[in-house]
Amino acid sequence: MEDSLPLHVCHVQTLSIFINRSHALLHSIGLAFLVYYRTSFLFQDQDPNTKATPLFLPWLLVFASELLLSFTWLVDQAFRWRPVTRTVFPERLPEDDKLPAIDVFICTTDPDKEPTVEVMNTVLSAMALDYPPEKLHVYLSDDGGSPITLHGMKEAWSFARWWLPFCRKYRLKTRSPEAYYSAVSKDDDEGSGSSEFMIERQKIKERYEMFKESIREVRGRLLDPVHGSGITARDHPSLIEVIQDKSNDRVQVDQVKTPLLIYVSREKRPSHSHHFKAGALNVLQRVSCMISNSPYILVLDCDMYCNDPTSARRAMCFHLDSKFLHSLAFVQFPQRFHNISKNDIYDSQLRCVFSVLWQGADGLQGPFLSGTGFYIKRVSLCGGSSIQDIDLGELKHSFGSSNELIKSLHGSYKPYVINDQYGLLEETHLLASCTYENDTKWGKEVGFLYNSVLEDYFTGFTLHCKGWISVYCDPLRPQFLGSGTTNLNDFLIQGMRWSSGLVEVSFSKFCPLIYGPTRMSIFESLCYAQLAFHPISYFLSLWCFATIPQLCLLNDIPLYPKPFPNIYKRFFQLEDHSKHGEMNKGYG
Ligand SMILES: O=c1ccn([C@@H]2O[C@H](COP(=O)(O)OP(=O)(O)O[C@H]3O[C@H](CO)[C@@H](O)[C@H](O)[C@H]3O)[C@@H](O)[C@H]2O)c(=O)[nH]1
Ligand SMILES: [Mn+2]
Repeated sequence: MEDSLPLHVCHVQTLSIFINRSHALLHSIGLAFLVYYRTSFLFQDQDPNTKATPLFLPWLLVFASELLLSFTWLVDQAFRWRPVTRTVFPERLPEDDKLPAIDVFICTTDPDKEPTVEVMNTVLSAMALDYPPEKLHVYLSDDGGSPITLHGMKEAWSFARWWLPFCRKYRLKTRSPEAYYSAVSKDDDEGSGSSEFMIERQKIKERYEMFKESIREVRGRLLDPVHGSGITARDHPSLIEVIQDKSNDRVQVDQVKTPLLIYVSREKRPSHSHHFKAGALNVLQRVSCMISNSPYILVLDCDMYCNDPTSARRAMCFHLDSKFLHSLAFVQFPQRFHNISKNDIYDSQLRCVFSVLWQGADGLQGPFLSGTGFYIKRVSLCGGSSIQDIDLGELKHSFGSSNELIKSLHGSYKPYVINDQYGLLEETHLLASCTYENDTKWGKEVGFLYNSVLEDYFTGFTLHCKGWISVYCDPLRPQFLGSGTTNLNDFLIQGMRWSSGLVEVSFSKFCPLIYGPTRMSIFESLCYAQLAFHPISYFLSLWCFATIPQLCLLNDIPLYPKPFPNIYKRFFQLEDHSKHGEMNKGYG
């Protein structure tokens, strides 16, 4: 592959670099003047006739806030130091039979907050990725242990037997049926004008409506206490099921190749902490080792569907590049949202992060892990390829007692697929039990890490510290589309969770400024520090700026130098004269 055409190219944004660095220089000069102005005031000889003491405290607080924000700004420059963009050439990938397998992990937890139809749309869009179906395995983790979700999976599997051939035949670009049939989707798909297409589209639409109706009907029935099973979201046994065909539609759709679809609900007990999404992803990681053990994993939130089927091949353009083979941990795609107003003035779309910061980090050691929409190499989560040399006792200490799991860590392991289901399921139940991780390194060094509620940030940080790199892929058409927060309550809860996760990291031994620089590039660790410290630095300094200057103004305490005092003087004199009708006399 060495001599062949490259699978991707990286463009360094030279113009942005020039602008960013020039701006940084000018801004630093401005900051230097500000610091000089403040320090010279604080250290000047106090005139006993002026009331210096009441000035001192507000000046000190404002100065401290300015220093804090200047520090944040300075650290932020690492993101702007070397932004890059990347182009991929999926058409240069090897033949389908040479492509590696991919496991898709989708997490859901509450069928009330995350409607089953929406979750199943994400599942269907992942099953419909443009990738050989026998190399794609879609796992749904249901932390709620809800029979509604399990039923939804079965219905989705039956509907997929109609939906996938339709998507493939007409090469649909939008493969979430809800988005496709909503007015929003106006793709120019192959053959979209023909009457055959229109008839088929209508037929599938009817099936889709039946699919939705069946989910609604079961939801209504299961909410009825008579059918209640006593299972709650926080207390339930594990349930793992490989979804198989039970429909009567076999005749027409028998030959359809469908990716394997697996429902996983881990055991949850109130006495054991479940570690939220990171815990769910670790269970999926272990269970999937037994079923498909694919070398690459795509992680998706249940509210983020695949808006473009080509993301898997795009990601493989990086993962299969021989230069990256041993160093690349994950390919991150941006999070884009379909439910946010175009006039969004609060940046709920996180444009700054996904259009500026991640491009900057990509020019260093790579973008941060962003929770959803990334293709990660499985071994990067299991301590790299060095595990081959570790003895069995130590491996069990890290990965737990399952011999089957340990076997799967070796590349040659051929996982069992459907035929021998009983043996497999017993092992997977052990792996999905809430006690399996006791006294192991899961969540501490292996898999997605638990040290912070922001599992994505912290896991990505640790991967970069271990020397792995990541790349950012941001094609014109959003590859994944999700729902962002649209009300104040959700926004505050989310913001609170993100901020507390970041603060947890900044005040731990993993503080990016201390733990990072010896383990990763200094600029990359500055980027991590910028994000980790920003809740604290903004919180403290904005409180000061929101109160002190206003109080000073009311009490006639000067905080800032008077800009161009002579011009002001002339202006006020001018106004004064004009008021008294002396304009011509004084300045004419
Ligand atoms: O105990 C839990 C809690 C959450 N989830 C799932 O995790 C995903 C993200 O949770 P959500 O409540 O939607 O959080 P957001 O703030 O919207 O998620 C952002 O922030 C998270 C980190 O806090 C990242 O993991 C996500 O990818 C990122 O989109 C959803 O699919 C949930 O179903 C679980 O599976 N189990
Ligand atoms: Mn979400």
